[in-house]
Amino acid sequence: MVLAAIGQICSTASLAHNLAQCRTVVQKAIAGGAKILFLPEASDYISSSPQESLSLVQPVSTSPFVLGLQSLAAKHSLPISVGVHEPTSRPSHLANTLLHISATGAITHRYQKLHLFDLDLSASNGPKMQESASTERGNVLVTPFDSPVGKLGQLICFDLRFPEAALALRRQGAEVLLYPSAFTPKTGKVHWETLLRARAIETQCYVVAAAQVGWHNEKRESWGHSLVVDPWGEVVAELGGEKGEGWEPEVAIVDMDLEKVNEVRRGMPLVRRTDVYPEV
Ligand SMILES: O=C(O)CNC(=O)[C@H](CS)NC(=O)CCC(=O)C(=O)O
Repeated sequence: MVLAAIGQICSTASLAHNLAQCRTVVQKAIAGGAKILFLPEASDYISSSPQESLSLVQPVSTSPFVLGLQSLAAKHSLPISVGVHEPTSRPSHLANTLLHISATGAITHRYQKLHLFDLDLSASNGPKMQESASTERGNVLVTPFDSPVGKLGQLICFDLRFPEAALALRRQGAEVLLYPSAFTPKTGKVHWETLLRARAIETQCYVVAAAQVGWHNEKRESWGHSLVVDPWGEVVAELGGEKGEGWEPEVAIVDMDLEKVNEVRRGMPLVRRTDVYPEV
């Protein structure tokens, strides 16, 4: 059994403020004995427009946010998974990336979000978002890799709605699926927990979903409710959905037990009928 931490923050357009929130989370994670930390999607910043997002983007090699996290990881020998933005070859588009920073502070893995979130619920007074207008989608899954809590499979937020991606990572050896997120309250209220638990149950993996919470600016709010689900589908850690009076960046510490993954897989073998339907 190994202790892991999930951190819940509320990123704004200030990289310095967001790094300060992450520093609080790292301190709480270390105090809780965590051996790895999972942070949300877009931890570096959440802005109020695509133009503002494009104006804030920096290469990871010079981003004070990423450099700051790398030095925190090295200082505490703490691997950190964190969602950030990166520039692409097109000035009009950025990448929505999940970085894995090792215990020595090196960036060892980098996944670019495959599925982009375009939503228009304005007809029913709901949110409207077009991630694809300013974000370039990735084209590859990253092969699951070792960590103190098992082999990590990297995905991001809206990818959660595509079970094929989760199953493909499971087939490549994932034991833990990551869904760092910034879900909308409207979709989060009904879909978030159900989708996360379904992905855990059908892949027999731990699911770790560190999330953004609260109002980022006057236009944008996130659902929060960061979750860890065990491979049997039970919620084993959960954070809040509100930024109440005196709110601070939050952490949940959770025991992750790889033996539970093996036990669930042994107890209920999910033998696929790929002679009948295609293998994903
Ligand atoms: O905007 C940024 O800077 C970072 N990107 C995000 O927050 C993305 C795109 S707007 N959010 C989601 O994918 C939420 C998905 C969701 O809420 C759902 O699937 O229901």
